[in-house]
Amino acid sequence: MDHPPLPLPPLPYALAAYDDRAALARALAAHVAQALLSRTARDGAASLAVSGGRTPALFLETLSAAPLDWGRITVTLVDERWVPETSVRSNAALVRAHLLKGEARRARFVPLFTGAPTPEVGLDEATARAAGLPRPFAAVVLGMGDDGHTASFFPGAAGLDAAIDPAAPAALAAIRAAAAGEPRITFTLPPLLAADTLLLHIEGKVKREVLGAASRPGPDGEMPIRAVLRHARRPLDVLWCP
Ligand SMILES: O=C(O)[C@H](O)[C@@H](O)[C@H](O)[C@H](O)COP(=O)(O)O
Repeated sequence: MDHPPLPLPPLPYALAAYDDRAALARALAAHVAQALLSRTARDGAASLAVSGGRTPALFLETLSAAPLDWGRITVTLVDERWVPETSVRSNAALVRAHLLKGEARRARFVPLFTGAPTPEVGLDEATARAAGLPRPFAAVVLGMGDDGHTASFFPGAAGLDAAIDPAAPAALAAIRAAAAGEPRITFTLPPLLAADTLLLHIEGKVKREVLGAASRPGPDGEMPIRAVLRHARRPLDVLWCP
């Protein structure tokens, strides 16, 4: 007799819950600082890729005060809206405003927006910039949208399948999606997964529920954070506060 297929297990993650945003920011900054310290001690240099959006500002402010050898650290972005730094939508502007100050001003910053008219036109130059980064990343900090996107891996995006391919040959991809607002450029899945320390930073009840839904079996393209959960080398470390 044919037995019904066994239900697939949920995709694993390791959630650490914090009382509030400040406690989460301190813990996240400590994780990232330790990863940068370890890689710098080993290689003499280290790189960090952070996400943009509304969530990271307090974390970036907290990290900027970390007593690190910032002159040996390169900072870049997980992804970028294809806008100049004069735009309020610029992730590079967010990093300059909240991270690259005080001691952290000494870090090298590699933005992804090149000034080309589109991310497709700017992709080669952005890829050349990425090739000059210390790799693998010492730390990658991802965010997540309420639709289950992370980086610029938006559901239904043109270029999504190639960007979340665990064997993607390219380090960067151009992405266009209705939900993304501007055209985007994003690191693809492999360089993000290769990081020494890969962390997901989410806040609020809704995103915790979205993560729960994403951990249930389903296509990566429907909730692209699943591609990270599914292919991460170990259960994804999630830092969350209400
Ligand atoms: O450029 C971006 O928008 C980010 O890299 C993106 O992946 C972000 O992490 C999520 O959209 C969550 O954004 P919020 O923190 O604003 O909810």
